Order: sequence, then C-alpha cells, then structure tokens
Amino acid sequence: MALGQLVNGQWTSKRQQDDEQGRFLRPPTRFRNWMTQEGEQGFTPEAGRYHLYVSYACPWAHRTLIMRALKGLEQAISLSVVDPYMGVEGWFFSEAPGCIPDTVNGTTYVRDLYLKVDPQMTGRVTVPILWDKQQQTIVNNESREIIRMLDQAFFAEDPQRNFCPPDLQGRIDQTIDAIYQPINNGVYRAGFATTQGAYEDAVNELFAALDHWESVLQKQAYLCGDRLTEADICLFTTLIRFDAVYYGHFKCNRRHIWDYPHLWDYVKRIYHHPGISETCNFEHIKAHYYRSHDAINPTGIVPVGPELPL
Ligand SMILES: N[C@@H](CCC(=O)N[C@@H](CS)C(=O)NCC(=O)O)C(=O)O
Repeated sequence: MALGQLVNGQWTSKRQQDDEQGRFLRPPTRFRNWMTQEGEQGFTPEAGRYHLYVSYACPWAHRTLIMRALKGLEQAISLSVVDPYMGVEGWFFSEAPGCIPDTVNGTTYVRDLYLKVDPQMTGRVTVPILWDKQQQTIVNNESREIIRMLDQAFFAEDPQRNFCPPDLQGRIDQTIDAIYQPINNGVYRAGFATTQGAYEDAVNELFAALDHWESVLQKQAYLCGDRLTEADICLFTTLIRFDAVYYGHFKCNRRHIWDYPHLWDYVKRIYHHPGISETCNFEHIKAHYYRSHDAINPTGIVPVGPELPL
C-alpha cells in the first residue's frame, strides 16, 4: 500500500495501518485549533487570510469544498488541489487537469506544509488542511471541525447560509457521530481490511447503517429534518463516491446506492443543490482510488464506468 508518513521529520513511504485482527486503523488528526469571532486562539475570520489544501478525490476534503461553496467563500478562502495520485511520496501538487498548485507556500509535497509547522513531526500527511497565511501555520486538519468553524465564523446570522442552526446542533452532532464509524469510515474499514472477518464486519455494519438511513429518508428530505445541514454534507461526500469507487474498489458491493430509492434521491437532491456539483470531480475520485492503492488494485487500471444516473 502506497501510504507513507512522517517520522521525526523524515518521510517514510510505508506504514502499518491494520491491527493484529486485520482491522483498518485511522489515527486521529493532529491540528485542532479553532477560528472564532473572538479569536481566542489567534484565528479570527477574515477574507483573504485562509487557504484550503484539498484533494477532489478525498471525501473528507470534499466536505470543506462544499462548505466553502455553500457559504460563498470562494473569493475569501483561496484553494490548492493536489494531484489525484498519492504514491510513495504522498500527496503532491502538479499541473494535471483540475489541480491547483500551492500558490501560498510554493511546496511540491504536502508533507512540506506539515514540516513547515513542525520540522520534527511524526504522523500522517493528510488533506484537508486549513492554512493561516498570516501566522503561516495549520489552523486545523480535521474536516468535521473545519466545516463547523467556517459555518460558524462566516455569515452564521444568515439562515440560508447556516448549516448548523443552534436548535439543531445537538441532533446534527449526534448524526455526524452516528454515520462516521459505519459509513464514512466504514467504506475504508471494508476496503483496507486485511482479513475476511474484518472485511465482513465492516460491510455488514455499513449496509445496516445504509438500510437505517434509507428508512429515515423515506420520511424526510435530509438527515436532520427538512433542511440541508452539516450532517448531510458529511454523508453526501461518502455516498457520491460509493457507486463509482467503494462498490468495486473497496468491495462494498451488497447493493449500489442507486438501488436505494430514498438514498439515491437524496444524493441527487444534494448533488443538484446550487454550487455542489461543481465540487464533484469523478476523474480525480476514480484516478485516486484505483491508482493509489496498489495492494488492492496492483495494475492501477481505472475502470471506465459506471455511468451514474445523476
Ligand atoms: N479525519 C480526517 C481524515 C483525513 C484523511 O484521512 N484524508 C486522506 C485522504 S481521503 C489522506 O489525506 N490520507 C493520507 C494518508 O493517510 O496518508 C478528516 O476528516 O479530515
């Protein structure tokens, strides 16, 4: 598996990512500062101050792209998009179609951003990254927290642009918790399992959770009721990749999402919400998964289909 990491500031191109039972392990992310109006931690919302480093392939980074679009922050928060291929050197910037180089720090490898902040860093080099151009540091690299802080820090008083209204926050947080392990991380637990048992456990939990949310969406348009919230952003970025990559590449193939009438209507509803389809890049999604995980797909051949009935 071409998954490396930093160890005491040195890049190593291999890492262990399963436990003794063959279960996929996902270590927590490291940079967890908060941007707030009061700026308790030195990060206040300001147009032009922050930069997002993302991959179009990555479901976690995709959450932040969607929030940036829904809030209308494209001019206020600048963007870099990595090459979809993550090889032995980890994420890097290139001139490939759809990519945007690092215009802020001029790096070639994403790991150099982490090393700029901590030259002795040990840990994974992940996207998304919310970067502060003023303090030249990483504010946060946890998608769920980045979308919450952008949501609260910019235009929160506009009900049309608030995706975590105070009366729904408890429910939104519970929902994001509930979908994380079986669905968002579940597809990875299935795909990166190295034993039959670990794989089957992950797939069984995944489809039990999908069945549950299918029944919820029979009664309401969105996970927390009748309006689009952060919880929907968190689920959508996994579901939009499901039939294109998780079904085949990660062997999550009990059913397609398009076989679930309510889940598929829900995916289409969100996909066609203004601003969202532009954040979905299936070329990068398919190229990343099928080319980067050489233990799962050693030939690196990227399938032609499917044609998604979106
Ligand atoms: N918990 C993080 C996960 C981020 C993450 O794992 N991103 C993947 C891309 S899909 C990554 O950069 N992986 C590189 C690696 O694990 O080395 C979040 O939600 O932001």
